[in-house]
Amino acid sequence: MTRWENYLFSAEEITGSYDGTLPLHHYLKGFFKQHPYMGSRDRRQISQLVYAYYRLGYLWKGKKGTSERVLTGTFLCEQQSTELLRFFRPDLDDKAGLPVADKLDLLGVNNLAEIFPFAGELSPGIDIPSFIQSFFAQPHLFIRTRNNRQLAITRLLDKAGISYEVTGDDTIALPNSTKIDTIIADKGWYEIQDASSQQVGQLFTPAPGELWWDACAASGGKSILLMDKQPGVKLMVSDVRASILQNLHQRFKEAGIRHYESIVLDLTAPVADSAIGKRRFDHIILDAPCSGSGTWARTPENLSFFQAGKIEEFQQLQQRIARNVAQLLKPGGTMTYITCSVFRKENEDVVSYIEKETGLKTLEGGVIAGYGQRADSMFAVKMTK
Ligand SMILES: C[S@@+](CC[C@H](N)C(=O)[O-])C[C@H]1O[C@@H](n2cnc3c(N)ncnc32)[C@H](O)[C@@H]1O
Repeated sequence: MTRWENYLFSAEEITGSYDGTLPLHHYLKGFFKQHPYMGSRDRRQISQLVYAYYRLGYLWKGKKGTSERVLTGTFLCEQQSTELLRFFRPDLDDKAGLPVADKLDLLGVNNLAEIFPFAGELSPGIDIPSFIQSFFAQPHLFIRTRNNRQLAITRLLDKAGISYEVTGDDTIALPNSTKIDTIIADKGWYEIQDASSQQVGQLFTPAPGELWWDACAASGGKSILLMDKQPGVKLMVSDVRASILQNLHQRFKEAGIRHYESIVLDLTAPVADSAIGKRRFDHIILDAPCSGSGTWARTPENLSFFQAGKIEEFQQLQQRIARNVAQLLKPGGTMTYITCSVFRKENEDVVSYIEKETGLKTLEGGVIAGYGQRADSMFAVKMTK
C-alpha cells in the first residue's frame, strides 16, 4: 500500500469506530497512542482526513462510502493542490483553489441542509449559507493582548516567523496550530480568547467599586476581560464545578488578579442566603451552559453526533438558571446573557422568557456572527432590571 492509501485506511478505521462519546481530539490521541509507529507527519495527515470527514456533517451520510466522503471533505477543506488528493482524485485536486460555494456546486450540492440539518433552528441574525460554508475552514486561534504588550508580542511573532493578523485593538488572529506559549513566555501578556468572546466585553461598562457576579465563570475568561477593563470592581465568581474553579484560580494568578471571591453554586436552585447573605449585584454576567453550536467549526464531530432534542434540554436549563440569577440583581443593574450557541431556542427565546418571567428589559446586543472572520459565533444581550 502507498503512504496515501495507508492514511485513508486509518481515517476509515477511526471514523468507523468513533462514536462521539469523547471529544474527537481525545479519541485521536488515544488512537495514536495505540499506533506508536506513526510519526508526527502521519498523525497530522490522518487527523486532517478525519476532521475533513466530520466537516461534511450529514452530506451523503449512508449514501456514499467512507473513503469517498473523506476525499470529498478533503476537497472542500483544502485551498490548494495536495499530493493525497492528486493521488486519489486528480479531477478534484485540479479544482482545489475554488471557493467553497463553487466546489459545492461542482459536487451537485444545492441544498445546504444536506450538510447541516438544524438550519431551521438558527437565530435570525445568522446568515445560513455563510455559517454552513464556514464549517470547511478551521477557525483561527485568537489572543487578547494585555497590559499594552501588543507591539512586544507582534515582534516575537515576527521573530518566530509566525503569520498573524492584528484584527482589533487587543486582538491577534493566529494559525490554529500556533504553540503560543512557546513563543511568549510571560502568560500575563495575553489571554487565549476567541474574537467573538472578546467582542462580548463591549457590553461590559464597569465602574470602580461596583459589585459584579460572573455566575457561570468556568475558568474565568469573561471575568479576566472584565477585570482588565476595570480592576477596581468587586468580583464574585461561581460555577457548579469546583474543579473548573481551581483552573480559574490558577489562571487568575497568572493574570495577576488577586482580589475576588469564589463559590461553588448550582444555579438550577435559588441561591440561599446562607451562601451569599443579603448581597445583591450591580451587574451580572451569565455565560450560560449551552449546545456550543457556535463553535462547531472547531469541533465538527458535533455536526454528526448532536441530538436535536438536546436544544430544548439546554433551553430549560438556561431558563431555570436565568430565573434564579436575575433574582440577585439590584434594581437598575444589568445582566448580560451570553451563549456560544447559534440556536434561536437558546438565544432570543430565552431572552423573551427572561423578560416575561423576571421583568428584565433588553438594552442591547444580539448575535455575534464570528464565522465571517474565522471565529466562533456567539449571542450576548444586556438586560436591565
Ligand atoms: C459557557 S461556560 C462559561 C464560560 C466562561 N464564562 C468563560 O468565559 O470562559 C458555562 C459554565 O456553566 C457551568 N454550569 C453548568 N450548569 C451549571 C449550574 N447548574 N449552575 C452553575 N453553573 C453551571 C458549567 O460548569 C460551565 O463552566
